Amino acid sequence: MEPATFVLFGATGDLAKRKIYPALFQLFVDQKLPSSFSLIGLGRRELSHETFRSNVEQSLITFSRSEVKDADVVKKFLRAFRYHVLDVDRKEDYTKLLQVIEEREEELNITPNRMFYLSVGPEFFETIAANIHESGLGSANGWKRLVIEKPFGHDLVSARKLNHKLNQAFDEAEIYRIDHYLGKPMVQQMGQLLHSALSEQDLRTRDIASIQISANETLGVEERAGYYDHAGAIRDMFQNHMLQLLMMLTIELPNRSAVEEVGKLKRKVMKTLKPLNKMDVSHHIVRGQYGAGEIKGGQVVGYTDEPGIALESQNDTFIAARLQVNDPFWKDTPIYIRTGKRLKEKVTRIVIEYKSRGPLKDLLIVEIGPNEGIFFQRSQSGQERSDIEMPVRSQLSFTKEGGKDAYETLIHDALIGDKTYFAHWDEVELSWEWVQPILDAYRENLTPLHIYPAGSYGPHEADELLERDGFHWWFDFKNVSNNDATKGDIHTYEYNT
Ligand SMILES: NC(=O)C1=CN([C@@H]2O[C@H](COP(=O)(O)OP(=O)(O)OC[C@H]3O[C@@H](n4cnc5c(N)ncnc54)[C@H](OP(=O)(O)O)[C@@H]3O)[C@@H](O)[C@H]2O)C=CC1
Ligand SMILES: O=C1O[C@H](COP(=O)(O)O)[C@@H](O)[C@H](O)[C@H]1O
Repeated sequence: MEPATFVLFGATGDLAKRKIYPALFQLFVDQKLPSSFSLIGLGRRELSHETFRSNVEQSLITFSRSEVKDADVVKKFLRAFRYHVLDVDRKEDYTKLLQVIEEREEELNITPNRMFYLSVGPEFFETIAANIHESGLGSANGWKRLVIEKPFGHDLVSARKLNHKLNQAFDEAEIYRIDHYLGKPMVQQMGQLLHSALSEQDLRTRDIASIQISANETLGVEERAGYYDHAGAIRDMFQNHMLQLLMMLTIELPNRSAVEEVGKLKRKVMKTLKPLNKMDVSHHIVRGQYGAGEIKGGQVVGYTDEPGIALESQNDTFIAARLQVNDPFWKDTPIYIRTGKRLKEKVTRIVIEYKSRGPLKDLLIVEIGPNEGIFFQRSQSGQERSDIEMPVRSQLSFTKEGGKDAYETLIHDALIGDKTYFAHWDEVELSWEWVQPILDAYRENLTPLHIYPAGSYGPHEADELLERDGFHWWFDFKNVSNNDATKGDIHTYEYNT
């Protein structure tokens, strides 16, 4: 792998501690970092290199998935780490940063390949990109890459503006927009797994009745009121992660593609997604906000009683949507998506329901997290289920990457210059275009806000959305306690002989 300098804006922040350092450490342990690698951490607070390294070590102890036992390994890893004080608005700090980077590159005798990772608030993205450009940090004789965290804009107009600004400093080919759902092992392997699980002929002849994509969370707003109360479920999860899941799923059936075609096919999906009109939004979208309730046996407050949230906040913490992809294969298959906070269980899951004449339904279930796997199940319609054995068709090894954190994969991909699992601007723009009428309808209060109790599966209007079409959400354990909800999860016939 080519040598590289990892320039981390926001090195003292939460994401760096919880995700970036543990991911880099795991890559180091797995020998997947460049042999000449240097990391310069940036932030406003004054820290010595030593204190910075010891903070990073602490974050490994707390968050790393590899046991941090071997002190020598950690020491070797931390040798690459330096800290530099930088305020994103102070141009002179970038000039000093350039000096620091050049000295390190010279010391290590490495090509000036520089990866700028923006783990800071989105309000800084434009300024940082412009300052990188103006200071000459981005004009060395090696590659440069910009890794950018979400959120990418607040709506269609702001996303376009941000992109335009970034393009003054970086080409599209140099911009890596992180969507951590694209780094999840099951999402990356989805096409391959479905390919192994079913032949195209099967898919066509068995006919898919509907698709459900759920990303249910038990967590509430936590300490992120300032961000979340302006984002809501629609910007925090739906516009990015949920639509990316939809794209990743539908490009593979039946048009399985070579990796380089992924972006092209994803754009095609977004272009064939039937647009919504803001006056129509309430027929296709259910907007919810959690009230007080019970999670894992404990009482929790409602959203507007959370610290930092205004009592009159109309922000959405739940969204359910009915979508339609207008291409010949999918046009008759409704696709339902829902995501929300303070729901009964933590699960990200796709359920593909086949058409059938009797009460028994064939389902193909893709568990994305926290469990991973792909399953067949024959179930009774309604909540009762009887599992039957299904034929095994081919060998699968879908636990290969099990447990791997998305950040490990994505940081590694960025270091080797593989953009397959990053969001391309066209996809981001098309997603905002599709979502914009919903944002407008919310703003103009054209869509009611339904309060649901914490610990439920969201407002009952989300059930009605499916019932209208003769479906129901699979695996909602309405009559069991929170604690039993995950126990009640089905695990039928694993597909990996
Ligand atoms: N935390 C998470 O789980 C997730 C975060 N994200 C995104 O990642 C990004 C970072 O989030 P997170 O780590 O939680 O944020 P934090 O608030 O924890 O950290 C922000 C970082 O930015 C630095 N910073 C703030 N202001 C300045 C400034 N003027 N100049 C230089 N550095 C500054 C802070 O350092 P200092 O105070 O030393 O200046 C700190 O290191 C955001 O875009 C967020 O949306 C995305 C997904 C999940
Ligand atoms: O990006 C985000 O994702 C998490 C959920 O991620 P998961 O990997 O645990 O499913 C969500 O909690 C957070 O609000 C959002 O910003």
